[in-house]
Amino acid sequence: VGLAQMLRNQYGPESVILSDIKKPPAHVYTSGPFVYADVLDYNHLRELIINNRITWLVHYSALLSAVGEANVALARKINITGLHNILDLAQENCLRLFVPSTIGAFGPSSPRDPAPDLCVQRPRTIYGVSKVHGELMGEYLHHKYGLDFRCLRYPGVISVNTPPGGGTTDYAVQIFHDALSTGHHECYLRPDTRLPMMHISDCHRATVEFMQTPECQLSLRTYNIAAMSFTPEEVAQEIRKHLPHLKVTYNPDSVRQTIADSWPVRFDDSNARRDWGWAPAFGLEELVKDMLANRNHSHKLLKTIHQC
Ligand SMILES: NC(=O)C1=CN([C@@H]2O[C@H](COP(=O)(O)OP(=O)(O)OC[C@H]3O[C@@H](n4cnc5c(N)ncnc54)[C@H](O)[C@@H]3O)[C@@H](O)[C@H]2O)C=CC1
Ligand SMILES: CC(=O)[C@H](N)C(=O)O
Repeated sequence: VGLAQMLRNQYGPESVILSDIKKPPAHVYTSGPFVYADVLDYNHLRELIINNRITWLVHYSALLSAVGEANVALARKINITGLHNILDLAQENCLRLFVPSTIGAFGPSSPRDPAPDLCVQRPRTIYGVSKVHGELMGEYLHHKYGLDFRCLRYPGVISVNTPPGGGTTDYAVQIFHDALSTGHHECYLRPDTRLPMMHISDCHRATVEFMQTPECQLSLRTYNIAAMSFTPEEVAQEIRKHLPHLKVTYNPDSVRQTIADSWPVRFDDSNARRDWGWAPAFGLEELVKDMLANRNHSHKLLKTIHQC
């Protein structure tokens, strides 16, 4: 939604169509075109592309790491079969295609500190396997048929407005909501689990800047992007500078802890910085200030709406 907003500001509100299989909240529905689209329904996707003369496709639908492990068959369907539909349609209709990948595309045998763009990738989740598959398929179609495929490996993305979607990095969103509501967060990771993270506005800006980069500047089709890396204990300490009474207890969940322990602790994004000028705006301090200010604002707004 935030990315669509950014693109609509640049290209006009009618130029960007949002889609999902879930009913959108009112503010999304009224902010610009929205259509139902299931990535598993090839013919309907084709109809939408042709009827709307689509030129760019941004493909976000996926089951994330933790929820994917809980439902491997569905993750395979959405993350792999759905992706194949998108790749075929992009090729058929000469679309420019963006598909995000993730820190989850690496595994325990990858270098972890930092993980470079090109190295061993043997993830141990269906989510990671599907994302490596996407990176490779997109790059293959680019080299063989000239498909303008572009992919960024996102760190854990942190946003006030988007509820956690079943990932391993979800705690880093939930802790802000808990800090401002009950003042207590129970973390499913160990306090010293370090993972790469990014504020959502940096993530959106990176995506737009990367999509707009002339092809001749790109030495890769899949880039790591980084902003910060922190542990649960470090983000809690930073939040306590504003909310000293925050209490965090730790109750590691074996599935998510094992996943986190297999992921990079830091990303090397030097190629993105060199090729298309990537630079994050948010470090941990700025992220915490912004999350608390915006969470407080949206909380108050919600309370007012409920009172009305
Ligand atoms: N949130 C994060 O921290 C990170 C996200 N990413 C990538 O960004 C993308 C978006 O992630 P999130 O927004 O966090 O995930 P999310 O779980 O919040 O959203 C996924 C969306 O896919 C939709 N979807 C599910 N099945 C579908 C189907 N059959 N057809 C069409 N849509 C369907 C869901 O309704 C949902 O709106 C994913 O590809 C993910 O791998 C990558 C790294 C980090
Ligand atoms: C880092 C991701 O890709 C996602 N947030 C997850 O934890 O699965």
